[in-house]
Amino acid sequence: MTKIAPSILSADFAQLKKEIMEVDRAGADYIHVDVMDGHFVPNITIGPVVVKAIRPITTLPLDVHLMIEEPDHYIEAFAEAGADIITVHVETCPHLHRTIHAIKEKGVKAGVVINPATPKELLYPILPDVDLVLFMTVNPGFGGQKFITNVIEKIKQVDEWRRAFAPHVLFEVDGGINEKTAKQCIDAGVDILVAGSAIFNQTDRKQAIETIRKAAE
Ligand SMILES: O=C(CO)[C@H](O)[C@H](O)COP(=O)(O)O
Ligand SMILES: [Fe+2]
Repeated sequence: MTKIAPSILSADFAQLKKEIMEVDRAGADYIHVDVMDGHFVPNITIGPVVVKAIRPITTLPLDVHLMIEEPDHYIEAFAEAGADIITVHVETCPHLHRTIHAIKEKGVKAGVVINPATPKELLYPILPDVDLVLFMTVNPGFGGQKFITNVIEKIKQVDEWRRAFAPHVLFEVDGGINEKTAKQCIDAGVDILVAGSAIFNQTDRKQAIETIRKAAE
C-alpha cells in the first residue's frame, strides 16, 4: 500500500501538536519534517529542538529532510532529537558516502535527496548504501509549488538501477503531490508520497489522506 508522509511545513505551527496528532489519527505513515537553513534554500524553518519537542507526540517515524549546507555538523543532533530517517541532498554533500554512513552509525535510516535539475548519475554510486532516495518534484524551499513532471522520467531510470542492484531502496517524492500527481509517481516506482499543502490546507485531513491514497492506487 502507498505510504503517505504529511509535511508539517504546511501545518499551523501555532498548533503543531494538534496538527501532528490529527494526521497520525488520520492514517499517515510518517511525519515529514522540513529543515531549511536560509543558505541551501531561501527559507528558514526548524531545528533539532523542534524535532525533540514533537518526538513524544507520535509513534510514527519522523522523516527529517535536511535542506541545509554542511549537514554533517547536524546529524548527531537530529539523531539524538529522535529522527528515524535523515535525508541529505546530494547537492550539499561532497563526501556523500561518509555522510550516509555517519547517519547509519547513529542507528538512523539514511536517505539521499536529489533536486529536479540534478543529474541522476550522482545517485548511481551511492544507491546500494542508502535506505531511501527522495526525488524532489519541486525546487526545495517552500510548500505549495507546482509539480515538475519531467522528474518522473528520472525516477523510472533510477528504478532500473534499483531493480538491478539495490532492491532494498525505498523511493519517496516531495513537492506538489496531490490526487492528480500521486498516480504518476506510484506508476514510476515510488513507495512514499510526501504531501504538505494537499493535506494541511484541507479541513478534513483524513479525507485528504484517503483521497491521495486512493488516487495513487
Ligand atoms: O521539502 C519541501 C519543500 O522544499 C516540502 O516537503 C514540500 O514542499 C511539501 O509541500 P507541498 O506538498 O505543498 O509541495
Ligand atoms: Fe520535504
